[in-house]
Amino acid sequence: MESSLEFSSSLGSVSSLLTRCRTFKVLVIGDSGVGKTCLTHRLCAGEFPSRVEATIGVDFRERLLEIDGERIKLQLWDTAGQERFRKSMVQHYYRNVHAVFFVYDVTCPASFSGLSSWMEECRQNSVGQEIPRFLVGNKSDLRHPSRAHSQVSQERAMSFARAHGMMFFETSAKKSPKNCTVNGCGQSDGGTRYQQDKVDDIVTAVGAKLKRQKKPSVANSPTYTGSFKVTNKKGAEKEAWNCC
Ligand SMILES: Nc1nc2c(ncn2[C@@H]2O[C@H](COP(=O)(O)OP(=O)(O)OP(=O)(O)O)[C@@H](O)[C@H]2O)c(=O)[nH]1
Repeated sequence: MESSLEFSSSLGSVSSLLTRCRTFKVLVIGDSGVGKTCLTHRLCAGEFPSRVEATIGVDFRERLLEIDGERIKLQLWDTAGQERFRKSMVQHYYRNVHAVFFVYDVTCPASFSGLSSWMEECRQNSVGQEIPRFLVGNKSDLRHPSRAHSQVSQERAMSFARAHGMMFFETSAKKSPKNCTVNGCGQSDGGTRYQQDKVDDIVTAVGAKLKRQKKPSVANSPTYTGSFKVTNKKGAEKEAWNCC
């Protein structure tokens, strides 16, 4: 009996070795209030948080995916949009990053114009064009044809994404578009149809794109899911592969 227990425990360690997966660090940036926290919450926990406060520093959330038989982990770094809550931490956010989400609010053109300064921050922190970038227009549930002139049109966002080699998504962290297929259409309140993406389709597309990357994973991750504050960058950014 004892030896069979020993045998099964060693089998357990072998199987944990076999379930190793790659972890990808995805930085989520954008103006304060565009919904980065809600979006990462939705992408990782599958729900819209009932209460949110302005992010101070950074929060982590993780999402485990299985794509073509390989397990990969997306580690989303939800960063503070408010300058006063970023400051000295910024350069640490950009270390060993595998992908960047640029988030704006579709109902707030200023947050879209603000993307240029987020791109500049990326450039200053040596995040080059080789790092996959994703443009995400959030709060699509608030779109309404009567307010089209004061909102960021999908055409404008798509042409920005094209110009900067980004994959573009428009979604809502709050409400899933109904009857959507991947890149399908959601029905807005006024009857006009907008393309909307389901959050799950976004993570799958991002995971698939990162999985195809040749570069090995460099960011490590904690062994639990949830959010926590970075207090020690060494703990948050250990090199190498991680066991899911
Ligand atoms: N209607 C709607 N409201 C949203 C959506 N996403 C976020 N919100 C609301 O927008 C507000 C800001 O959301 P946050 O997720 O805290 O924004 P943030 O970008 O993380 O803000 P900072 O932490 O300050 O950088 C909150 O009141 C959310 O409830 C969405 O998809 N639809």
